[in-house]
Amino acid sequence: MISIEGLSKTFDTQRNRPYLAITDIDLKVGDGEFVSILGPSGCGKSTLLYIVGGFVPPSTGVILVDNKPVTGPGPDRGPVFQEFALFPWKTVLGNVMYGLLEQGENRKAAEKRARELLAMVNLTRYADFYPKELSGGMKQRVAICRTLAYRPKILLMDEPFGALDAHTRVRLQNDLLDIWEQDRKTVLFVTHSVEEAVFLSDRVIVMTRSPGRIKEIISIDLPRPRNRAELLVNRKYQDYVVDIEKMMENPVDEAAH
Ligand SMILES: Nc1ncnc2c1ncn2[C@@H]1O[C@H](COP(=O)(O)OP(=O)(O)OP(=O)(O)O)[C@@H](O)[C@H]1O
Repeated sequence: MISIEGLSKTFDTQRNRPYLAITDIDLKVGDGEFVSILGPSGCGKSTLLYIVGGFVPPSTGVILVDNKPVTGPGPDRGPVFQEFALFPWKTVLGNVMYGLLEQGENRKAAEKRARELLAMVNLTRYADFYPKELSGGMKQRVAICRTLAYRPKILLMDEPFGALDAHTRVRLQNDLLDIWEQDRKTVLFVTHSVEEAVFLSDRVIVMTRSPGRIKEIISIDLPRPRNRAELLVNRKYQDYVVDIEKMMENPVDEAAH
């Protein structure tokens, strides 16, 4: 579904010194695979996601989605980025319907789809609320629904639960897995949480400090559907978390930073 070869990104900085943010990235992500990206702050996780999304051009390398080169954003890749805030002047329902109406879907069908999605994340009674009337967790659920609404094949999620309290975060992780189990979209998910990455993913990618490279790719061989309470006492899950945390403690290329 996603094929990345020889990818690097150099940013022009204000001081006119080019900055190599990521380099030597080769990665293939299969159809329906859930892949998380972990790494130290500034290693280029978001940059990688933005390039796959078509929002930032790569400096070198080729990115193919469904065998077609990425030349810009498209409805096949749905971003859930923190800075893609909800439209404050639209209701919850209006926000979720937005992408569908943009794509020419008729209003009745768009509303039906939007209401189904809101029901799935228990926000039915907030359909007529405005974003400012919602908690952070609710807003994030609306943002996910807004992206899911137009049925992208790929979800690009950049720390979608990063700003939430621990309880809400666990809830949304469960919601996301429930949604994912239904139609198994391909997901690229950036997070700082090792536990979150192991809980959600088929594979976890650990990146090095800048310039960001792929340091390790770990296949998470845990049964699905996953249940958090069961996993927490699962030895294999615990081992994955401990092993990956160790990898994160020893980022190579430290001197280069
Ligand atoms: N538009 C830009 N211009 C110049 N430098 C940039 C730009 N975007 C990102 N960078 C730099 O590229 C590096 C990677 O940034 P990026 O946001 O991808 O890292 P990250 O791993 O997602 O970080 P975090 O975990 O803190 O969110 C950083 O050093 C950042 O300063």
